[in-house]
Amino acid sequence: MNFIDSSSCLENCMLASSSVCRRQLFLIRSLGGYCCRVHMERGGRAISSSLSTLGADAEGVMRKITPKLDPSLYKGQAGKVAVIGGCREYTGAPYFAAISALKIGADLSHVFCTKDAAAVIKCYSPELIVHPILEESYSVRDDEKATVSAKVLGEVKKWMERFDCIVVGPGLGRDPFLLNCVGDIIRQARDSKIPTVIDGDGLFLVTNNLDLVKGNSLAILTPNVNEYKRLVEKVLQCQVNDEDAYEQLSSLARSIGGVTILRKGKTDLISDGLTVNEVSIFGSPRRCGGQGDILSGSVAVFSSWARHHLSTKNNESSMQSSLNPMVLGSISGSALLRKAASLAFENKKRSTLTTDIIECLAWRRYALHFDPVIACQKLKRLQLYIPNGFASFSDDVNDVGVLYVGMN
Ligand SMILES: NC(=O)C1=CN([C@@H]2O[C@H](COP(=O)(O)OP(=O)(O)OC[C@H]3O[C@@H](n4cnc5c(N)ncnc54)[C@H](O)[C@@H]3O)[C@@H](O)[C@H]2O)[C@@H](O)CC1
Ligand SMILES: Nc1ncnc2c1ncn2[C@@H]1O[C@H](COP(=O)(O)OP(=O)(O)OP(=O)(O)O)[C@@H](O)[C@H]1O
Ligand SMILES: [Mg+2]
Repeated sequence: MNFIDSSSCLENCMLASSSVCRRQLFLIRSLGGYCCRVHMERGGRAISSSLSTLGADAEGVMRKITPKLDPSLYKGQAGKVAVIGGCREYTGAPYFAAISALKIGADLSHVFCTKDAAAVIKCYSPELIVHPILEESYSVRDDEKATVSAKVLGEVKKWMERFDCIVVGPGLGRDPFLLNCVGDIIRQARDSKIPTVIDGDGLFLVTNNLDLVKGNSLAILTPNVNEYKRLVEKVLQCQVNDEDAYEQLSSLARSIGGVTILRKGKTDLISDGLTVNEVSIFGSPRRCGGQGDILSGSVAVFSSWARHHLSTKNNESSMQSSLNPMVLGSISGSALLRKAASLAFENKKRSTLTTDIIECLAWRRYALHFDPVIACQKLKRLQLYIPNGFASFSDDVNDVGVLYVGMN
């Protein structure tokens, strides 16, 4: 398949960065087939884009990096994540992110939030481990700030090394003292080499303090439309340009030193500055709040799994080492969220809420609970979303997809 124009590429492969791009693209393809639309560029100029936009291929990546359900594993080995977020105003967002991580398959999910938020979040779910340690300005006197700040960091530090990934920002709020403490937590995660997903108010913090993430290849930023606009204006000092969306996104990622950026929208665009991947799986027309929070928890889990997948013995090779696990995790997280949203919408239509989508994160087993006749009807309906597509069952419990969807 003519993925990249080989003659012009051979000429262009003199540049080391270009060959890294090519290897990444090739490897992403071999992980999951065509990973939606994959785009490669050199010197800021697009040199090629692939032929197809197959949602099912992002699912291929997701399947590949998902660990087997292995009876010899013990608690924690499938992932331990933490969400730093939750304040007086927002308790839903950190809950959505943390519970999604568990529902996707992580073993342990922690939340570090303010005292006011902690009791509420604990009541939503007994599964979450909730640490009421963050403080907002109103509860701290000026002369106490340095001590309180050191105490907050000390509490998080005790746990940090145990996490496979942290998510910073869902429902964090914008209190200056609290954000200052969270800045220290982001620095600590970076020193400990813990992958860090930055979302919501975490992006507000980072946009105004770019040094917190600059050059950190283990950082993933997941901006929505407003957050992306602020980031582009601050970093590139221009307006968002949808005509050159791929180029602008990869230029943004490069300008922040190779962080991975997942730009959320009608389709999700993912770039680490080397490649741009587009996930365009049919999602949901409902835009209820909280879907981005599910995504951040989902990306955290899949990035940890991708990192593990690429570091295991079977996968050790110089080729594999040039794949970016943060990109693979972002592709997978986006694919799963969008798939779950489409299934939730199929059932609940306009009344679809974020909690309904969370229930559909187990979509791969979802259809098995139905009588085969009903399951077949569901498959047929699913096929309608994908012209020339197919959908089929697998009963492999170790696989991410019991329900497969792809192209003929
Ligand atoms: N159920 C929940 O608890 C939810 C909480 N959410 C949280 O809500 C927060 C905001 O996210 P959005 O996606 O709405 O952010 P956006 O930046 O898309 O929109 C927020 C709007 O409110 C303004 N704004 C917010 N806080 C402000 C402040 N302190 N001073 C001045 N203007 C302010 C912004 O400028 C913007 O216009 C995040 O922490 C997010 O995680 C959302 O995730 C939705 C669900
Ligand atoms: N117009 C759209 N059509 C289809 N899917 C979309 C659209 N906009 C966003 N999404 C999907 O919804 C998910 C959440 O994106 P959204 O822009 O709602 O994030 P958010 O504003 O941060 O959400 P939250 O309310 O959790 O903060 C993304 O993964 C994206 O794929
Ligand atoms: Mg958000």
